[in-house]
Amino acid sequence: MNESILSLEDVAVFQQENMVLNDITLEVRRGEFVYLIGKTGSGKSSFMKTLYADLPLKEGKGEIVGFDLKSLREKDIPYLRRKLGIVFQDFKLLPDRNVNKNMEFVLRATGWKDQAQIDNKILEVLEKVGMKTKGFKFPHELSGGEQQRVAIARALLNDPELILADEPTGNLDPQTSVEVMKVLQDINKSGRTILMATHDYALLLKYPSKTLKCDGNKVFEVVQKAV
Ligand SMILES: Nc1ncnc2c1ncn2[C@@H]1O[C@H](COP(=O)(O)OP(=O)(O)OP(=O)(O)O)[C@@H](O)[C@H]1O
Repeated sequence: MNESILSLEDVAVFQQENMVLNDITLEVRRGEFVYLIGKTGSGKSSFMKTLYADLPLKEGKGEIVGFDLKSLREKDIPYLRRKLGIVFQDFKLLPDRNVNKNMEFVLRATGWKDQAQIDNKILEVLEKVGMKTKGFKFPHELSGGEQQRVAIARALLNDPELILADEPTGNLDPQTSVEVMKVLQDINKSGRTILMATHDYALLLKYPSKTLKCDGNKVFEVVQKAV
């Protein structure tokens, strides 16, 4: 349980030549659920993007799910992304195909070939998020909460070691946010590590967990006060 999944040492995060965050030293261990909070523009998305190599690591040392972010080459990025499940605020489902085909697209793109195995895997992940009966629906036929469940299911397809969720409840109403959060909590309880950027303080209070804060170009752990 003590194994490091993410470790950063003196990392700086840049958007082009502008430094957004610096001096980041932190560790996330297998099985943890970690929040990343901070005001709009404080750098949460830029931080996440650095972790999934959408932004290059220019300064400091970073290791994530066994990959060294500093020496990572362009051709290694798909292999890193396979070990990460990434969930976005705006779901990013393909609008021109149904849920099952959205899933199949990801599996085939990551090397799956056997149709029976593909079908089983899709059922398995949809079941985890309570969407097993909705595979034939197109994204536009689903509510926001359902679309986000599907996006979470998609993130689980390749059994990721770490799930990076960037404002996963940002487009959802409070009740739907709680439902999606319950799904993430269940996934975490089944042993998966989750790092979730959010500015939804109600969720933090309802589901307290280790919390990192982006503020003043720094990222530091904050202790939640009991309420
Ligand atoms: N593509 C970009 N090019 C240049 N600067 C950017 C880019 N994206 C973000 N920034 C800048 O980087 C800083 C951090 O933005 P970022 O999106 O990481 O913040 P955030 O905490 O995720 O905000 P939000 O909660 O609004 O998503 C901001 O000053 C922003 O203007």
